[in-house]
Parts: sequence; C-alpha cells; structure tokens
Amino acid sequence: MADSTGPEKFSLQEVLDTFRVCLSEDEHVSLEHYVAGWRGLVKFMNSLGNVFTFISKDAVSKIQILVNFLNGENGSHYVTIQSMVKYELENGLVDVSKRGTHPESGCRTLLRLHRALRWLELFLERLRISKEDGKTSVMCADAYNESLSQHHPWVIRKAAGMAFCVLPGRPTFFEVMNVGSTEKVVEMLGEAVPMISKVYKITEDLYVQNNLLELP
Ligand SMILES: CCCCCCCC/C=C\CCCCCCCC(=O)N[C@@H](COP(=O)(O)O)[C@H](O)/C=C/CCCCCCCCCCCCC
Repeated sequence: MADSTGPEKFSLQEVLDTFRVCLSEDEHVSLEHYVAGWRGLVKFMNSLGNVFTFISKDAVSKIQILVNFLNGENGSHYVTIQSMVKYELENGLVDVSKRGTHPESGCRTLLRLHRALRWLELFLERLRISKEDGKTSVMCADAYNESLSQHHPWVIRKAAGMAFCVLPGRPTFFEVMNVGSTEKVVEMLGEAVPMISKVYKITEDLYVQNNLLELP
C-alpha cells in the first residue's frame, strides 16, 4: 500500500467538510466543491495501491472534464450542478440519446460520478454498521452490485470484482481515514453518510426532472 501519511494524505473529515459546503441553503450543489469532494476520495483510492489505478484514472479524467468546464470561458454557467444542467440543455450541449457532437458534456460526465456516489453512500453505510470482523471486500462488492454495476459492461464488472478482493481490511481502512479511534470513525461516518445521501438525492431529483438519467 502507498504511504497514507504524506502531504497527499486522505482525511475523511476533509471530504465530509467538502460535501457539506457543496450544498447551499437553497439546495444548490456547488460543482467546484462536488469535484473537490471527489478529489479527496481519489486520494484515498491512490493510497490503496496500483491495483486500483484503472478506477482512479477514470474518476480523475471525469473530474478533469468538469474542472475544464469550470475554468473555461463559460465557467459562470458551471457554478452549480443546477446551472450546468440548465445551460447545457438550453444550448443543446448534451447528447441525449446517442453519442454525437457532445460526447463529454458536463451533464453526462457528472452522471457517471453521481452513480458512483450512490455506490459510495451504500458502501460507507455498510462500513459504519459493520462489526470488527466485517470484510470490506464483501461490503464494497455488495454496494457495487446494488448500484454502479448495473451501468457497467461485463469486463468492467469482472475487473472491479477482482480489485475488491484485494481491498485492505476494515482496520486499515479506518486507519487511512485519519480520524482516530474506531468509535470516532463510526461517528464521522454517521455524519458523512446523510450528507452524501442528500447531495445524491438532490442531484438524482434534478436528473429525473430533466430526463437525464440514461445519458449515453
Ligand atoms: C471514506 C473513504 C472510503 C471510501 C473511499 C472510496 C474512494 C473512492 C474513490 C473513487 C471511486 C471511484 C469512482 C469511479 C467512477 C466510475 C465512473 C464510471 O462508472 N465510469 C465508467 C463509465 O464511464 P464511461 O465509459 O461511460 O465514460 C467507466 O467505464 C469505468 C471505468 C473504471 C471502473 C470503475 C469501477 C468502479 C468501482 C467502484 C468502486 C471503487 C472501489 C474502491 C474501494 C475503495
């Protein structure tokens, strides 16, 4: 496993804070902070070793697409997920039924991370209620099968399944979170899961309203 104590070390508290500031009072989701939350999670993934590189690479490339929109000339339309959806739909910037002139729209790219966020929510909840001898590989696979796997072809499902088998155990997971005692980790997961759920639900509702859940 890579070093998880260096300058790039993961902190669950940091990720939790990022997802917290992601949401405004009127329930708009800040794209900048959403992306920052994912960056924090990728740090965690990178500390688990090379076997997870194919997963983190995909997440990083999707993060980068969104960052490019944020920093681009139309960045002001990408401040929140809501404004991004409105802007891209109103300007015909989304391939809705098949991939064409806008294969990497913000809406489509964010949808991939959004589906992964559901996996994360299910996984963290399993981790939160797990017993000392709980197997992270099983928790991770169960969460994946219940969510993200439905959107992946056979070959990705197989590769993900193999990666789950080499996940470190629960004690190492908890240690890498850099929170402190097991009790503290569980307590923080108790805060993180509802926060992530809320961001997920708001995004899901927005995508349902705009018929965007099946973007190619
Ligand atoms: C609090 C700490 C504990 C949890 C930390 C979790 C850290 C998670 C960090 C990153 C998660 C990876 C997110 C992956 C995004 C996948 C998006 C996706 O579905 N992409 C596929 C479709 O994209 P397009 O082809 O349509 O552009 C793409 O085909 C996927 C390729 C890579 C494989 C994705 C496997 C996903 C497995 C998710 C479980 C990760 C397990 C990590 C365990 C810590």
